[in-house]
Amino acid sequence: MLKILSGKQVKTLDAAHIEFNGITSLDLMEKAALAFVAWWKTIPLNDALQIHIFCGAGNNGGDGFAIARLLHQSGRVVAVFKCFDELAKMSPEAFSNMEKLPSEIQQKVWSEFDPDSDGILIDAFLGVGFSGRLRSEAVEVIQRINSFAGKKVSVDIPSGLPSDELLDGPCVEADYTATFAFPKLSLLFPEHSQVTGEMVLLDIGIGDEEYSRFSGSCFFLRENDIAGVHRKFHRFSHKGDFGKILIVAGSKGKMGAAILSCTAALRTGSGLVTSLVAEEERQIVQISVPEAMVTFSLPQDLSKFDAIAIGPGIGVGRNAELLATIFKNYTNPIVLDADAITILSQNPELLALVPKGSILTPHLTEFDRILGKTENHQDRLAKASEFCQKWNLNLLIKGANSVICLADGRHIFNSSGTQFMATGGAGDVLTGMLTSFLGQGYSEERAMICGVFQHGLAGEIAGRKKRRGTIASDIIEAIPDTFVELGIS
Ligand SMILES: NC(=O)C1=CN([C@@H]2O[C@H](COP(=O)(O)OP(=O)(O)OC[C@H]3O[C@@H](n4cnc5c(N)ncnc54)[C@H](OP(=O)(O)O)[C@@H]3O)[C@@H](O)[C@H]2O)[C@H](O)CC1
Ligand SMILES: [K+]
Repeated sequence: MLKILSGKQVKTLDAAHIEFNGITSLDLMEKAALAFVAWWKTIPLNDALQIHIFCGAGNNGGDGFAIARLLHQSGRVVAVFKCFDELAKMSPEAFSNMEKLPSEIQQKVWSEFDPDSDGILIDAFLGVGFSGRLRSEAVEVIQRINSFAGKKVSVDIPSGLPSDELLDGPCVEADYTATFAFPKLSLLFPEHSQVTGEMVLLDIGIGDEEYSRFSGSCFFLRENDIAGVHRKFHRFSHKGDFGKILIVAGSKGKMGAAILSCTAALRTGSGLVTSLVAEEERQIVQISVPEAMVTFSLPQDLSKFDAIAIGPGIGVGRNAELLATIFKNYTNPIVLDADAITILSQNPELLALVPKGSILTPHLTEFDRILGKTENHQDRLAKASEFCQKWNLNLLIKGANSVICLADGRHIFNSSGTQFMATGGAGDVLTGMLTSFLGQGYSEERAMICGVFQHGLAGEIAGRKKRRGTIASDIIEAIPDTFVELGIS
């Protein structure tokens, strides 16, 4: 899995990569620029438009000069705007790439840029080398960039955004950020979504193993991480191997939560799904999900279930007792979602009873409810680590780039998903998927990795056709396609 390094570690990573592969830093910059231009050709930006490239004096600017040359070579109309006044301040790579600019590319200074121009702007002013408070001229450059009405694409990181910290000052407000090698941590903070726009990760040939010598507890989960995590089943596998699970979900008026969780678990591969619901609500489940069994009271022997989930749509009323009973009579990890999380926050004495290794799946509001109000994502992740270690539990913080927080302090950021998944019931689907994988014998970590990634991928598949019309049932329908896309039997 790809490790997320700090901005300061980038130089050491580059140096090691360059030495190991016998290439120069200029070669690596060329790879970055080539990757950027290859991606550029895939995005829906009008080819005929003028491209304005703002270049700083460091290697981010160097990327910009190289990109200018390559875009010019592929027939685009390019102008470069230099954001520095002394050549002496330039990095050798930036200088070298500036020297390589063909004479047809106009070279101007940033103050000559007319923000009312047509076209597209590429921001290669400041990258991960930015630190401290922006100097006053840099603030003016950023203001000029932001006053441009057209689309803005940031190279590596929006200029002014610190790579690992919260934004505390002006910053380029990008429509796209194309980041190299690994996503900079700050690109994954929800509070920065307004400045990062759509984030894409561009491969510049640094292998995952080259990150191993660096310390770090943050990881980025991608498609190629999934297949190796799955269990293999064979032709003699029977439904018992695929797990018997119990889902405690739904209440009067919220039975959809039970139906969505149970159907998602079945579509994820569960052998036998039992739904615990109030007797008067049973028909709705039996008619909507005939493959699921229904029980009206908590079975005496819970150990016959390979996994249990509790929470979606159960209501907070008297369910604290139910939670306590399950915790006392079941030793395997449980998936706790939605109302179960609220109940825990109202009855904190129950936390000590939750089976070790259980998975709590709060969205941001539920997170604050159970762990206390958080100011920002940095604060949230720190609190999450403390909580997971203290109680020996796992948290899956839901949102764009959902984060898996493990008791050993690791944070795994998910890369799959789309804004079209912001729809009622999507969380119930995730609960069903996580419980299904636990029931199929996956460790909590593996269940969360496969569950969160495939949930996001199912949302992407559904969203390709249905866009903002995507509903939770569409995500469920797409779960089997995720196995097909990932080549998993
Ligand atoms: N592996 C990779 O990811 C690769 C990344 N590349 C690109 O390189 C940059 C990092 O380049 P670096 O030269 O280290 O730094 P930057 O260009 O990001 O920034 C240096 C310039 O920023 C100025 N600066 C710094 N702090 C401030 C501030 N507070 N106010 C104003 N200006 C500031 C600094 O000016 P100085 O006068 O202080 O020197 C520099 O001009 C990375 O982001 C990628 O884009 C490689 O191309 C390939 C591999
Ligand atoms: K930039």
